[in-house]
Amino acid sequence: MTETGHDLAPGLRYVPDHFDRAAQEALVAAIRAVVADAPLYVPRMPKTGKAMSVRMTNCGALGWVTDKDNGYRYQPTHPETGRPWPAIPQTLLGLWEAVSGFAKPPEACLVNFYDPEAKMGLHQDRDETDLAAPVVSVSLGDQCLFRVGGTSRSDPTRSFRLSSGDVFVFGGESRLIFHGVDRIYPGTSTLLRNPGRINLTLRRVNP
Ligand SMILES: O=C(O)CCC(=O)C(=O)O
Ligand SMILES: [Fe+2]
Repeated sequence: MTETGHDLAPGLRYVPDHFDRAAQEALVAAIRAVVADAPLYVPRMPKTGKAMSVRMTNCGALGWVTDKDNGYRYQPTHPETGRPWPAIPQTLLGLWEAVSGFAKPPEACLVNFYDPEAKMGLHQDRDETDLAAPVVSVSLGDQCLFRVGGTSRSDPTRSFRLSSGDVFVFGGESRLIFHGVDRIYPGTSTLLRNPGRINLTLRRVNP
């Protein structure tokens, strides 16, 4: 584990290789336990009901969900099982303490699973009431092409090939930057049993 990293812009920090292989394996085991309790589901875009290519679940007091009728929101229960989300694994709470610089703990951890064809369009994370806290993001499994821009959709973007164990922090002036995942590179990691990528984002929702 390393605490160093690069500041790409004010509030925007890239920490490659934050988690070593053993820590990545432990995280995957913890996420498998989360998924066993709170299964991955297919999120749908507001209004159109179009399925996203990424499958999702959450852990924490709140989880980010979306569907056709009610759109983007945080809620305390899984949209399909109706059960509360499982707890955020301790390793991730430790990560938040180490890199967020924010006193209160995260309330939500969104778990995204990308199969080799999945992607995520350029967007801002802005469904949280508390924008003072950063978003802390962890990559596991296959590499991806991650794109980050500025706070306007039309700002120029930079691309990074994120690898398993990498951490990204969006806070401060960069809290509302546009970002997305253009593609997955299947077969670039041996961490997961099947090709694909897991992304975890820790978020503070309420002040
Ligand atoms: O998969 C990623 O690296 C980014 C995920 C993301 O932006 C999100 O869930 O809001
Ligand atoms: Fe996002």
